[in-house]
Amino acid sequence: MFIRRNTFYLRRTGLPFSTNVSPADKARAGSHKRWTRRQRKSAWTDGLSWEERLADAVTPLWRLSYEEQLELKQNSQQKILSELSGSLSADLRSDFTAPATAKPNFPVLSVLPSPVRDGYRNKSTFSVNRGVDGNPKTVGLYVGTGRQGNIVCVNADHLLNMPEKHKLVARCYQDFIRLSSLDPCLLFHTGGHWREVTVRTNAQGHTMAIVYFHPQMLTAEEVAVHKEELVEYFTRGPGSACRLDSLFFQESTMTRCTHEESPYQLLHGQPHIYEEVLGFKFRISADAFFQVNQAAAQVLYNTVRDLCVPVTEEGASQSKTRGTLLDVCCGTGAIGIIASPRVDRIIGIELVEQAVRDATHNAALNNVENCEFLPGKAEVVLPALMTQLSFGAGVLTAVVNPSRAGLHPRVVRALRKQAAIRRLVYVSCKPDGEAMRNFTELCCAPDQEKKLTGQAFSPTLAVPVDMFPHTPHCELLLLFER
Ligand SMILES: C[S@@+](CC[C@H](N)C(=O)[O-])C[C@H]1O[C@@H](n2cnc3c(N)ncnc32)[C@H](O)[C@@H]1O
Repeated sequence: MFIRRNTFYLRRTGLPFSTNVSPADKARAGSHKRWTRRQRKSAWTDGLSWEERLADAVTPLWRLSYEEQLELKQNSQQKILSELSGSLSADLRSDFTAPATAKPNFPVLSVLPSPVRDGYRNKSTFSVNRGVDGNPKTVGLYVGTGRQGNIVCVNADHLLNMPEKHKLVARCYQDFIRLSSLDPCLLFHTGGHWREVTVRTNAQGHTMAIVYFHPQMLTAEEVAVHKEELVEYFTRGPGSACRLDSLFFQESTMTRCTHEESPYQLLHGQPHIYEEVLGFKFRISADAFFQVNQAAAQVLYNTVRDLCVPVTEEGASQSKTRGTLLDVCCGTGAIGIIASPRVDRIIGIELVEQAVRDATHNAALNNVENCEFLPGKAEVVLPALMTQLSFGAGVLTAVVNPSRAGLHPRVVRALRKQAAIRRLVYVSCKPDGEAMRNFTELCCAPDQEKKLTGQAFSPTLAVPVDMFPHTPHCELLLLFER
């Protein structure tokens, strides 16, 4: 049975944060008194504090012990994989005969735990909006939704997955925007400027902060004054307690802008921070993808490497020829670079150009010479690559790690059609979503109508990895063979 934790800790940094409230802030707070009363009432009708409601939204498993969390995740992965087995049993393949309720007909290993359970996040994004007291210059995370019009921004100091450094930067940013003469940008069309702040840290504690700002009608000279104030605050003012290694600023008029759409402006410090995983060093740019839990990423990548290129007890690659590894949706190249000593050649494919530049840089940084990274959509690049390259009798393995949207059907078709691929590892952060469609397309009997030709794959092993303690999310590694 699950035990409800009876301690809910609220930690404060103890820093002398400013209590200055401008007359404009007071007026705003006054005009929101009724709103605040309503929000407060609704918060307490379910008997939960705002902090508990936020924890329930962001880390819904926080009341459970870690063992209970792992049990829950194991059961949910088991259920997803049973559904996969069930849907494959409807197919003509004779070795998939399990009914929908049966256990998966391939081994599912126990969830590999995260070596770090609390404060594991290396990247957090904090919003700016009305807090519990109605102050619109509150930095935290949301309870409620925009659609229901009941958003409340709650400080995230109590969240178990949040490291102290991220909380500190968020509180300093709140202090800074409360001192600023500019308004926060709550809704794009109603004006205001200060938006979210993203904090990235590495295992050594190096810290990058990225402040998002809506310029509205301000001139470049006017924006420059506020950028200077921001730098002053974080380098010589109270914010210097954060010891930022990098401070970026992005003027953005949309929810999300790429570097190409609106450049990340380096206001202070280094352009990158670096993270080390399994002895390899990775450069992290302001907008690059990197696994959010560095310690668990080591477990994940180690397992992915072993599934892609198993080694014998003597440490030699099992394959007669070491072959080629296709790293589809390779991000900044982590999987390919880490697997590179075990194969002859790595070919990575990635949509985001900056990530491809990072991947190329990371290969050179680690003196890895057998990797190449191709920019573009996998659905365009991979089919062309499959027709251009000749793999002869060489071993060809694929690892795919798409975002939640899963793989485009053209990618699945190209993988199936390439007879040289005998082994395929699918890394999914949401296996019950679009990835499930990919799994069935990889394993179903050939279907000319859907252009699913080539021999079907079979799932042969599943390994869940917990990258996100206190949340229901779990990374799933699924090995397919044929
Ligand atoms: C979950 S991340 C994995 C990155 C990498 N494997 C890692 O472990 O760091 C998914 C990556 O897929 C990329 N991506 C998304 N859609 C894509 C597409 N259609 N073609 C190629 N890459 C894509 C994203 O830019 C992102 O870098």
